[in-house]
Amino acid sequence: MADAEMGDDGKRAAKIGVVTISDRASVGQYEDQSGPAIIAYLTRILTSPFETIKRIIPDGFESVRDALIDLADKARCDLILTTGGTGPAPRDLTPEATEAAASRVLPGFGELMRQESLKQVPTAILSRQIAAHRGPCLIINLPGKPASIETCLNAVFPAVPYCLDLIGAARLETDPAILKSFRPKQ
Ligand SMILES: Nc1ncnc2c1ncn2[C@@H]1O[C@H](COP(=O)(O)OP(=O)(O)OP(=O)(O)O)[C@@H](O)[C@H]1O
Ligand SMILES: Nc1nc2c(c(=O)[nH]1)N[C@H]1C(S)=C(S)[C@@H](COP(=O)(O)O)O[C@H]1N2
Repeated sequence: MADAEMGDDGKRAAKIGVVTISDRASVGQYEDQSGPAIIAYLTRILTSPFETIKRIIPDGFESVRDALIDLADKARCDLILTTGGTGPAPRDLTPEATEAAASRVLPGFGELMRQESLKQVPTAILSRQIAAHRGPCLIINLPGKPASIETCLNAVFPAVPYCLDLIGAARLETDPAILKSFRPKQ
């Protein structure tokens, strides 16, 4: 393995794909705030080495499915976080595209993220966000609204490092003072 792929402690740096899915952000009609919010969140909570691979793409089934497959198989991402395209509007097809790219769906993630989001906005029920894995890559959908990023990631991230262990992805460590991750078997 090349040195550039290793952290200071010799462990493999995790590769994390951050995919903003928005017709308007992808053509510069508004500035993407959700992708940067995801990266700021990861920078805050992770103590293990990681690098991010960023994409901003339009809504749609094929555009999203192909980006996910590319990030999982070619870029070898351990984790992909998407934002946007999870609602019921005609072009919101992120969950379908995620399922098409997936080996298996992990239904608990979507259930918990909606539950936590509902404590903040009644329209959280409109998000069809899911999580799934494609081989050794975990994919998690987040809504498009920048404010939803922290709510959803706080809800599910405690289980993410152990999920990555189980699917054979890179090891993630979080700062326990900010977010405690849980590994049943130490
Ligand atoms: N990546 C983003 N960065 C900043 N704001 C966003 C982003 N995604 C969504 N929003 C905000 O949340 C609102 C609702 O999100 P939603 O995904 O429904 O937008 P949308 O109108 O479908 O976006 P688009 O037409 O660009 O695909 C948007 O109007 C925008 O204000
Ligand atoms: N935490 C949180 N979840 C949320 C929201 C929000 O503002 N905060 N917005 C909701 C709304 S209004 C919609 S339409 C759906 C889908 O948004 P998306 O199509 O941008 O993914 O997410 C929902 N989930």
